[in-house]
Amino acid sequence: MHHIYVLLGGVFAAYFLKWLARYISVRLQVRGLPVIHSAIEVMEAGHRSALPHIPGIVPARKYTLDDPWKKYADAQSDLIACTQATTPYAVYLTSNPHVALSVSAKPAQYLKPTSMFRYVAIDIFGRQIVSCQTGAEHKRHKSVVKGCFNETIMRGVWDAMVQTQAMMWGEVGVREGGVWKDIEGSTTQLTLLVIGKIGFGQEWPWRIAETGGKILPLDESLYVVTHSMFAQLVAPLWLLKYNPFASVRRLAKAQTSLIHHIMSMIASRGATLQAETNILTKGDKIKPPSDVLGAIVASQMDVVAESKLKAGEKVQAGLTPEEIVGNVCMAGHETSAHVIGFTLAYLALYPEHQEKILQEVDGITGGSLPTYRDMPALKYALACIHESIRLRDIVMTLPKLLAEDCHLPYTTWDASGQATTHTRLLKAGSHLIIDSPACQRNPFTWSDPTAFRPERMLDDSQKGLSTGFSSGQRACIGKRFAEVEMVAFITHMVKEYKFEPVPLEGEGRMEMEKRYLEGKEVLNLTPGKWDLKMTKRA
Ligand code: HEM
Repeated sequence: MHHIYVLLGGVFAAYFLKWLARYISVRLQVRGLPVIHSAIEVMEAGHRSALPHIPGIVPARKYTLDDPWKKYADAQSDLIACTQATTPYAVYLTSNPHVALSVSAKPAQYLKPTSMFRYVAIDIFGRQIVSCQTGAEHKRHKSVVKGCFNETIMRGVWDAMVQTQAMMWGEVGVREGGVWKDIEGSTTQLTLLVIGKIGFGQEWPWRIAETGGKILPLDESLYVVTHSMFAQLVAPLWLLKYNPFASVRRLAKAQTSLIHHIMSMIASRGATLQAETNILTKGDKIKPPSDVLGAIVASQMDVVAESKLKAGEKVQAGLTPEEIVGNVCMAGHETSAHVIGFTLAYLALYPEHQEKILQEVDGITGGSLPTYRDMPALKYALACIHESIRLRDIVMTLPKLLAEDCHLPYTTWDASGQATTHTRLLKAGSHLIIDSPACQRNPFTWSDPTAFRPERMLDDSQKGLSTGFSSGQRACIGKRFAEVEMVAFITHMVKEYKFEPVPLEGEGRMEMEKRYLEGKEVLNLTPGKWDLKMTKRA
């Protein structure tokens, strides 16, 4: 018995010494930079704003969402290091948009840290483009996924948004004006129904019915899964499935139903497209599918056919059915909903921009409602959206893993603002996090950084420094999808209504502004609860 204790003690001591050696090495690596020490991985978004502040152990106040630039202003440096006792590597945070651009342009040097919880967790539906590693795996996913961001889909996104928005005004009771409540809830429902139409070619009612049965319908399963995303990502399926609570077991049923529906849709769309291809006469092309699921299946068939032509029958190309499910399930709708929410907050607080959007729309359409054809000319509306993303960046952190040692440029400044540039050696295996919200408020890049000034986003050189959709090979592939969806929504809303914030009793302007603009961190930055007073335009 005594020997077992000695053995266990020896194993524990060896483990502890190994950890200590790594931790000391990390502390030595970050010497000379401003450093945030913490016990746990506080830089991982999603939970940090909910943590209590315990200096040196959980320095939660360093991650304030209200003023993402503050920690850099305090440190007088746009590069900060973090040591985390739970992770045996140094973590660096950059808030320099120029550095962010050059890092994103070197995907082989700055890989995706795919072992981070956030990427492992989202593979529950199947391996997919967001979580896969840069290089061959990412290329394989992208070759298929890019096929569903074509012009037919974009036109469909615009039309689906306009139709669903028209239905929404009736459902939320403001068709003729009034107070629109729960903006976050209704915009999330709106973008979910757009995914129903454009993602799967299905029309769903505003209120999705709750049914029983072994398999939930597609709309209900997608609704339940997206409304319980955090639980779906953190809890294993068996835990949800064999749970004493019926409401939790329903989450498991929704997950398995969703996968079941998408798998069978992939099989049937594949068979239909194959049958159409078989009867084509030489030189003809099949009509491109107008839903994302059809487009991804068609794209998969194209990629497989092309690689067979090049490399023969045996080559494995494109995605497996499980990977297609993974990619389809991660098609984000909440991101666009949250950006719409923050844009509405800014436009309500600064109504002069509503009038500018209206003038732009009328100047283009001569007074009628805009259509997808007008999208390239609706520059001011898009600028308002990009400026909202700059100020309320929803994705928040863009983590990279260093494949090799690298010299990273950074800037420090003195009390008078006099800046000096340096380079710093970062070791292979370290993490570099592009702190996107801080990049977007860096005063060396943006003049009057906290002001809502959409005009600056009309200048391509300024807009190009925004990190909200990331850049380079791993940039957001759904950027145009989201832009079309959001511009369609904002321009139609401004054309039909004037809207203003609704203050709480006794609330001053500053408090109200804070309430409308502050967000909470739930997977991505989510707007709070507030209402809008809607007045129908004559
Ligand atoms: C306003 C809304 C959106 C914003 C601000 C946004 C932002 C981003 C950002 C910052 C990334 C890089 C993430 C990283 O490096 O970890 C990203 C990646 C991605 N986004 Fe978006 N996104 C939005 C909407 C969408 C939509 C609507 C879709 C799909 C329909 C989409 C699909 C993707 C995909 C597939 C990737 C991974 C690309 C790759 O790794 O190659 N996004 N997005």
